[in-house]
Amino acid sequence: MNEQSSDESPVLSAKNIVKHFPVGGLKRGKVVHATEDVSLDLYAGKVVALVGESGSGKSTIAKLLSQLVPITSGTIELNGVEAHAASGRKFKEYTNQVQMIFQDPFGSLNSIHTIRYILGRALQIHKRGLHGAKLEGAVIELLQRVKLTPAERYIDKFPHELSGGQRQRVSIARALAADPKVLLADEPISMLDVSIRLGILNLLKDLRDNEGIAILYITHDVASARYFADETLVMYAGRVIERGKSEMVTQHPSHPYTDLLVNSAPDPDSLNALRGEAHGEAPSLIDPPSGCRFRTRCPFATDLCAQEVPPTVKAATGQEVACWLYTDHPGAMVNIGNKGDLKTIHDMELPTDVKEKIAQNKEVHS
Ligand SMILES: Nc1ncnc2c1ncn2[C@@H]1O[C@H](COP(=O)(O)OP(=O)(O)OP(=O)(O)O)[C@@H](O)[C@H]1O
Repeated sequence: MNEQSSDESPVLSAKNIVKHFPVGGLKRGKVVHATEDVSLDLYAGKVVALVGESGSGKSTIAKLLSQLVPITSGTIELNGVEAHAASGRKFKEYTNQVQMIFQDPFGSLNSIHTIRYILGRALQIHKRGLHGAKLEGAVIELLQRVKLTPAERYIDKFPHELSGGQRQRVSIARALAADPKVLLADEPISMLDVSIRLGILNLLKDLRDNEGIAILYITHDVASARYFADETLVMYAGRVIERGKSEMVTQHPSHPYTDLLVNSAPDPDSLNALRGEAHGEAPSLIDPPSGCRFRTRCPFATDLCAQEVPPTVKAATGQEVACWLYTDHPGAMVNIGNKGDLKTIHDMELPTDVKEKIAQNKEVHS
C-alpha cells in the first residue's frame, strides 16, 4: 500500500475504517456514509497527505484516528496494538502519542490565559509532577521547538496579542507538550495568511525530519501536498480513490477525479460552487451512488461503474487507483491498464464524445 520497506512498521495504522453518522429529522433511521473502508499507515518521519474537496470525509478520518469519535467498523492500531481508547486512562495514554492540530488557531486557544499558562497546563496534563523552574524551562523549550524565539518575548503574551501564524505555532507547541509520535494536522494552514503558510509547513517538516514525528496532513490544497507530503491519498465521497507518491499523484494523476482535482487547483472548492450543475454535483452521502461514487460526474462511467465498487489496482505510474479503467475488465469504457506502458488518462486515444465530455468537465471546473 505504500513505499515503506517491509521491516518498518507503521506507528499508526487504520484498517478498513468505516464511519456512518446517524441522521435525525425527516431522514431518521438513515446514516451519512462519511467514510467507507479507508486504510492508511503513518510512519515515523513521514508525512501522509489526505486531499479532497469539502465533505469528502477528511476531517472524519482525523477524528476517528484521534479517537474523538468512535469508528463504526474497522480497526485502528497504535504501535501494532489495537486501540480502544473510548475514555479514561486509555484515552489519555492514546492522546499522549497521537495529538491533533486544528485549522483555527484563533478558536483553539483560550484567550483569557497567557502562553505560559496554556503550555504549562498542557505539560502538566501529560507529565504529572512538573512545576516551578522545571515547568518554566519546559515551556521555554516548547516555544523554542516551534521557533518562537526568544521565548521570553512570547511567554507572557495572550493569544490575541499574537499573529495567526504565531498562534498556530503555540497550538503546535501545545500538541508537542505530550511528546507525541503522531500529529494529525487538519488543515493547519488554511486559515492563515498566504505569506505565513510556508513557515508553518516548514516547521512541521522540521518536526518530521528532526524529531521523526509521523504526520497526517489534511488539506484542500494539492500544491501543498506535493511540497510537504511523502505520500498523498485522494478521497472522494468517503472513499480513498487514489494513493501514491505525492509527486506522482499530483503531477500524473491516474484517477479521473484526481485529474479533475489537480486541474481545478489552486481552489478545489471551486468544485463546490458547481453543486447542482450537471458536471459538478457531489453525491449525497446519505444515499451514495452504487458502485463507484464518482461515476455520476465521471466522463468514463459505464454500467459496470454503477454495478460494482472498482477494485484498487496498481497503475503503471505506480499509484494505487480504484477505477475500472485500470483493470482489464471488458465492461470498462477503455482499459488504460496497468501493463507497464506508462499510460494515463492524458495520453489515451479517446473517442471524440469522451474527449468533449472531459473538455466540458474541465471548463466547468476551472
Ligand atoms: N457529526 C456528524 N453527523 C452527521 N454527519 C456528519 C458529522 N460529521 C461529519 N458529517 C458528514 O460526513 C461527511 C464528511 O464530512 P467531513 O467533515 O469529514 O469532510 P471533509 O472532507 O473534512 O470536509 P471539510 O474539508 O469541509 O472539512 C459530510 O457529509 C458531513 O456532513
